[in-house]
Amino acid sequence: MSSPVTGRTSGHGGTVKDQEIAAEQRYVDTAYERLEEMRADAQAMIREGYRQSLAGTKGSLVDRDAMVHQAALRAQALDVADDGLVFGRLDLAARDATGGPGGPGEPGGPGGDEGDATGGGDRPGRVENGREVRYIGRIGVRTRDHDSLVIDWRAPAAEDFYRATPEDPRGVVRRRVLHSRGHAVVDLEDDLLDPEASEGLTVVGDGAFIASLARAREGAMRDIVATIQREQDEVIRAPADGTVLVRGAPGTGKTAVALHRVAYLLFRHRRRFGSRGVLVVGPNPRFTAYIERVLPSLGEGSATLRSLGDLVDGATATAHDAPALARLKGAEPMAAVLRRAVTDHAPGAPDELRVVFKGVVVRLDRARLDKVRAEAHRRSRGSVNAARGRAAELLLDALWERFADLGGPDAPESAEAEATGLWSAILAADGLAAIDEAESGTSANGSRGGGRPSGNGDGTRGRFDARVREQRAFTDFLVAWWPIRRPADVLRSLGDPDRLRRAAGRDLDGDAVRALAASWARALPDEGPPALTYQDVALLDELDALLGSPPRPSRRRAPAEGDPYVVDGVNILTGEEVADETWEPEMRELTTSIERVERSRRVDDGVVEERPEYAHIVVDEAQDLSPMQWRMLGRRGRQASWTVVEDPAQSAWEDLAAAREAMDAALGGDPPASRGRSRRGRPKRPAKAAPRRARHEYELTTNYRNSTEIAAVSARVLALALPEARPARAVRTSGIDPVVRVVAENGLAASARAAAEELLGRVEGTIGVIVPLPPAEPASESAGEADGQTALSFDMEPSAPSDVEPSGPAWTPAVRDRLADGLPERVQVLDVLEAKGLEFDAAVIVAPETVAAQSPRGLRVLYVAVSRATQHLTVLTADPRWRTTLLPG
Ligand SMILES: Nc1ncnc2c1ncn2[C@@H]1O[C@H](COP(=O)(O)OP(=O)(O)OP(=O)(O)O)[C@@H](O)[C@H]1O
Repeated sequence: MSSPVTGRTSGHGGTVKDQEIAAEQRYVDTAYERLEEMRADAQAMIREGYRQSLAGTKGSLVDRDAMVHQAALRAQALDVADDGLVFGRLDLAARDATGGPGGPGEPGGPGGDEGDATGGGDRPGRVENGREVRYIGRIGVRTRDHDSLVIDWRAPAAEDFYRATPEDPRGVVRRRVLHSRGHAVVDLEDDLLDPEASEGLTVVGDGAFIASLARAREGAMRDIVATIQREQDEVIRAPADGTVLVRGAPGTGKTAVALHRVAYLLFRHRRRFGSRGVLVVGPNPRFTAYIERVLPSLGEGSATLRSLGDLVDGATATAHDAPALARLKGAEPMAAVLRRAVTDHAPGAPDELRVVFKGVVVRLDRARLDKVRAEAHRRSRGSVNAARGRAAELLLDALWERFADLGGPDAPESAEAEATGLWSAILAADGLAAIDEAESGTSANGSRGGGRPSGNGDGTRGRFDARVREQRAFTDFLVAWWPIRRPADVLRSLGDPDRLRRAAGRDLDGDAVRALAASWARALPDEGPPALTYQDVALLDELDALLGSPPRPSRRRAPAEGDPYVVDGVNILTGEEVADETWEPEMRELTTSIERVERSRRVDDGVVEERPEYAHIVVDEAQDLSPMQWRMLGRRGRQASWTVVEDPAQSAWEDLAAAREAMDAALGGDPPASRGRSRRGRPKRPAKAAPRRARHEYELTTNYRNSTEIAAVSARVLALALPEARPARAVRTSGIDPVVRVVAENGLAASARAAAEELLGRVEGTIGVIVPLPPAEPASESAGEADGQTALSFDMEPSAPSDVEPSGPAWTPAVRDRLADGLPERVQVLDVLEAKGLEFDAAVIVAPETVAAQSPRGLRVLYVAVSRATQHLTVLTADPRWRTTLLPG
C-alpha cells in the first residue's frame, strides 16, 4: 500500500486524521442503527413464527419452522457482524458516480445460485462530491428503502476493494481501511490508487496494515477480511467448480485464504454448498482448534472442521507413527494388503461344515471352504459384510456337489427321517441346542432368491437347500464363518504376524510385516482402549469401505413366511430386524452365544454408520497426506469440488510422487476403493472413471507471519532442505534478531524451560516450545532399516552439520509435560509435527540437530518449525555448528 499523508493539524482542532475518523464514525453509527433495526425485525419474525404455530394447523407449523429457521439464521449473521461491521471504503472515479448499471463492480446481492439480502443491495453506493462511495463490511446492510449502506465483502461490488492496485486501479481512486474496536472507529489507513483523479480527497495513514501484522497472537487465528491482499482475493473468489490448488511458503496466508474461500462459497452458492456441506480438513486437533473461530467470525458456522485423526466416526488418532512406519502404513500398496485381509478366513471361523440330508452327512473341509469363500468374494460386487447371502448360496452349491459326489441324490426318501435323529446327535455333540422340529418342518420352499435355477430340476435340489438352510448347524456356521466384521476387528487381527503375512502377499517384506504387526498389536489390544495413529485412521476408513455395512432395512417388515434365516426376529444374513408375529420369548433359549454376540455388536457397530459425502472439501497442509489418507478423503468427495492448499517444501511425506497420484485420483472422483489391481500392481483405473475436473492453480508469494529477521533464518533452512525452492517475501521488520544458543546436551530441556520463562516477560501473546518427535518404537526402526533407510541418517548438504548423533533427552510426552508444568496457558510445548500450521509470537526450537536427523525429511520438518514465530525466535542446540548454519556471518 502507498505511504499517504498523515497526522497534519487541520486548524479546527485535532488532526486531519481525527476529522476523517469522526466523519467515518458518523457513517458507521448510521450503519449500526440500521443493523439494530434489522435485528429487531429478525426477532419480530421469530415471534411471528411462534405466533403462527398457535393457529395449530399442520401447514402453519411447517411455515413456522421455515420462518423461525430463516429468521434465526439472519439474527445470527447480524450478531456476528456486530464487531467491526464496516471495515472498508472505496471512492470511485467520477465517471462511475452515475451509479448506473454497468459501472465497474456494480453492487449487487450475492450472485451464483442464491439470493440473499445480506449481499449489500442492488443499488450502487452513495454519491459524495461527485464520486461514488462504497462501504464494505462483514455483511450487507440496506436502508428501509433498499439503498445500500454497506456491501458484503463477498459480493461482486466488493471485489475492487481487494483487487485494485495503483497499476490497475479498476476505477478506484482511494481505498480506505477502517480499524475499529467494537463500534468505534479507531484508525484509518488510505491507499491512493489514482492520484490524477484524487482532487478534494484526503489521504491519511501510517502503515497500520503492516503494524497490524505484528499484533500479539492470542492462540486462535483471526479473520483477515479487512486486509485480504489481491493475490489472496483471487484465490478466495476462484471458480467454484473443480479444484483450486494453492501453493505458498509458510505464512503466506494459505490457511486464512482457504477459510475465507469457504465463507465466500457458502455466500455465493449457499444452496449448493450449504445443503450438501463443506468439510475443512487440517492436520491435527490442535490445528482445528486454532482455526475454528475464523468461519464463525465471518458468520459461517455450517462447515465441518475435522482433523485427519478424527475423520472416521468412532476412531481418534492419538499419535503419529515414526516416519518409517508411517511410510509403510500410508503407501498405496496397503490398500491391496487390506483387501486381502478382509477376504481371508476370519479369526475364529470354523474349519469345517457338516450338515445332514437324507441320512447322508455332508462335509466341507477347510480347503473346500476356502474355495467357496474366494468365489463369494470374487462374485460379490458390494461390500464384504453385505455378501453373506451370496456366501450362503455358494455354500449350498458346494454342499450339493458333495452330496452328489457321495451318491446322495440316489438315497431313498425314507432316509430323511433317519437324518433327523442323526442330526440331533450332531448338534448335541457340538453343544448346540436342537432346533424346533415343528418349526423346521414347515418351510420346504426350496427355491432360492435371485431367480437361480433350483438344482437338477426334479425338486430334490430345492428340498436339499430348504432342509439345509433350516439346520442350525448351517446357520450357526454361516454366522461364525462369514461374520459381520468391523474395521477395528480386522486391523486388530493383523496384529498377528502370520495373518498379516498372508495378507501382505508380495507388497510387504518380512521386516515390514513384523513392524506393522507389532504396531497393531500395541494399538489395538484385546482389552482396553485403542491407541491409534493418524495413518491407522485412514486404514480403518479403507477397511470400512471394503467391509461396508450389511444391507440395512429400510423399514421393519414381516418375515417371508418360514424364512429359515430369520432367527429371533433377526435376519442373520442381513442383520435386519423383522417383526415376527410368531416370535415367543422362550425362543431366546435357542439363541446361540454366537448370535448373541453378533446381535450385541450390531447395536453399536461402527460399520452401519453412513459415511458422509460433501459438496466441497478444503484440505490444508495437503503436502503431508499419504496416499491412503487421500483415498480416505476421496471417498468423502466423489462429487465434490476442492480447495487444496499446500507447501511441498514443508512436506514430511517422502514419496511425494505417489501421494500426487493418489491426490489426482481423489480429486478426479475415481472411486478410491477400486477393486483389483493391474498386473503391474498399480490400481486399475475403472473404465468409467469420472472425467478429470478443471484445476486452477495459484501461488501466494508474501509472508505475513514472520519478521524479515526470522524469515532469513527459515530461508537458510530452506536452502538446505530444498535448494531449488524460493522463500516468500517477508514484509515486516521487527528489529529483533533471532537467537541461537549452544547448550549442553543434557541441559536442553532445562534451557528450553528457561527460554520460555524469559520470553513470557517479552511477549504478550503465545509462546511455542517446539521439541523433536518422541523416539520411534523399536519395531518400527527395524522396519526402516530393513528398507535401506536408517531412521537416523539421511543425505544433507555438506554445509549442514549432518554427522552428529541426535542429542538430548528422549522427547516423550512425559518430558514435554514436565517442561510445561506450571507455565501459563499461553506457553505450549509441542512436537514438530503438532506445530504444523500454527503460529506463535515467540518460538523456542529445541535440538534442531535431532529434528533434522529424525527422518529422511527432517530438514523440511525443521523448516516448518523455524517458520512459526512472528516476533522472537530462539534456537537451542547442543551442536555449535548449528549457530553458523542458522545465522549469517
Ligand atoms: N492479508 C492479510 N492480512 C493480515 N494478516 C494476514 C493476511 N494474510 C495472512 N495473514 C496472517 O498471516 C499469518 C499466516 O497465515 P496462515 O497461517 O494462513 O499462513 P499459511 O500460508 O497457512 O502458513 P503455513 O504454511 O505455515 O501453515 C496469520 O496470522 C494470518 O492471519
